[in-house]
Amino acid sequence: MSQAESNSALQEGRVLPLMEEFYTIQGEGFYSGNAAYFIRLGGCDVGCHWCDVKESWDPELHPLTRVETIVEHASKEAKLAVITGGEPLMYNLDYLTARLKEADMQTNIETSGAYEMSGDFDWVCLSPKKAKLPTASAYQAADELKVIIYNKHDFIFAEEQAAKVNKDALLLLQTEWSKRHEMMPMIIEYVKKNPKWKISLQTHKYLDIP
Ligand SMILES: C[S@@+](CC[C@H](N)C(=O)[O-])C[C@H]1O[C@@H](n2cnc3c(N)ncnc32)[C@H](O)[C@@H]1O
Ligand SMILES: Nc1nc2[nH]cc(C(=O)O)c2c(=O)[nH]1
Ligand code: SF4
Ligand SMILES: [Mg+2]
Repeated sequence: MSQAESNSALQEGRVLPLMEEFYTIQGEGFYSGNAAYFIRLGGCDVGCHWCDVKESWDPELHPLTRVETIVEHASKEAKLAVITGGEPLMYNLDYLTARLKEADMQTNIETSGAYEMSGDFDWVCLSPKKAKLPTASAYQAADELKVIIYNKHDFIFAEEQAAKVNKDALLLLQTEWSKRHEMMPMIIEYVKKNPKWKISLQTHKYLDIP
């Protein structure tokens, strides 16, 4: 492919920078415990200092991969695909989700919502970040709002984000992993006082699986 051809293929979402793909158990959120094929796209400019996948940030490091190849791998193994990153909404995801649906797969996404929604998703996990707040389309599309708690101020941020998301979204608090021993007791007390929130754990890290 020439440079021009691969630029237009990327713009149309027919190729995407693929960092990794793996079949595992969804560790987080409402779908926690479900077998899922993870498709991790490279590239993110949000810059969370505690991000647990900083290797994903530079899109140049991740090979442009044909969507047909990604979908073939996913649909051989699983019924549920989770698109994550990096920040997957940096890319046009319409083509990817259309091909996943043709292959009869459920489409879930993990996103900060920092870019406009694209793609046809059955489940949207919105995890907003202060550095680059979600777009209106992301607040509207969210099925679950999953706020990461790194310090006490994040409870205030969580309530601000809950006020912006659509009224049907599930409200989840998830401790930042390195601060879990300090923040988990506060999250437990917070949820007991504010039961509209639920706890989301990164169960895959406790299970020591990908
Ligand atoms: C690596 S991100 C990729 C998707 C997207 N960029 C986002 O942030 O939602 C996947 C999920 O992991 C969460 N996450 C990342 N680093 C974390 C950490 N150190 N502790 C807890 N959750 C973390 C994010 O908030 C997000 O919900
Ligand atoms: N098992 C497992 N569950 C996850 N849920 C969200 C993840 C992500 O990095 O987006 C993730 C992940 O990396 N592994
Ligand atoms: S938005 Fe997601 S991928 Fe990007 S830095 Fe933050 S946690 Fe990491
Ligand atoms: Mg992860």
